[in-house]
Amino acid sequence: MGDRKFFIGGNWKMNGNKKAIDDIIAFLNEGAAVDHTEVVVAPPAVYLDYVRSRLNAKIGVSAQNCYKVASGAFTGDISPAMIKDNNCSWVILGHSERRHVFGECDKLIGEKCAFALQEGLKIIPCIGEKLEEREAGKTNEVLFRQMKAIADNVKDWSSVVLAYEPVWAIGTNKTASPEQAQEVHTDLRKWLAQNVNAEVAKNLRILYGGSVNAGNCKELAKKPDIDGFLVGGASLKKDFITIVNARQ
Ligand SMILES: O=C(CO)COP(=O)(O)O
Repeated sequence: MGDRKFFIGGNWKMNGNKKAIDDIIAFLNEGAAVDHTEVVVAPPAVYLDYVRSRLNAKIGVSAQNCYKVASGAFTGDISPAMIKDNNCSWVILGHSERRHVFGECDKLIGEKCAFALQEGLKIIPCIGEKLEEREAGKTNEVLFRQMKAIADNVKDWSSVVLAYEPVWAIGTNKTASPEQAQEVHTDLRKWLAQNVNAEVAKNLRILYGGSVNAGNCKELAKKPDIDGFLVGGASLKKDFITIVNARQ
């Protein structure tokens, strides 16, 4: 807890159209432009400008992904400079769906982190174990491997918010219990203390993601090492405002 400002990210994934987004913007502008919590939403790339130009300036806007170079023959991708050109300052990197649907590896995600930071974006790198890895007792081994690939590419940790999203909890209605999430977050801070430094271990915000909703957010938010959430499905609904207010 301490000085780490609570942070709520809304990852819209590949959802929405202008009409649906208008409704989301209306409830965000009314209820999410708060001082007690940092709020950032991540629309699909084609809507970054649409959302940024309509949303209250207190609410941040993030891309869901970007590539590791400035420009060129990379059909279908976007660069950090393009995100900034749309007045957005955040990017999610290494989301579980990028890793497991699109086959992104630790090395690529690390390179993306380095380049996005170099270009002046703030990043939300994501890590998480699969169910079979947890059941095989490999949770920390997997998470620490993913963490190292990210940490080796970060110089300025003040531009980083880490998201722990167990793959088995994403879009499944199976949330990690507050105790399970707290345990992982504590282990991640220990890893950061040993492999980066004590300052980063203390100050880095670590979000939990995976089936967070209006009903379970308050219990999760009570845990001292959970500094907020990365919310998928529930970020498209008015319930998101309850999540924004999970810890005041
Ligand atoms: O992947 C997530 C956020 O990035 C979590 O998604 P859900 O909240 O839909 O489980």
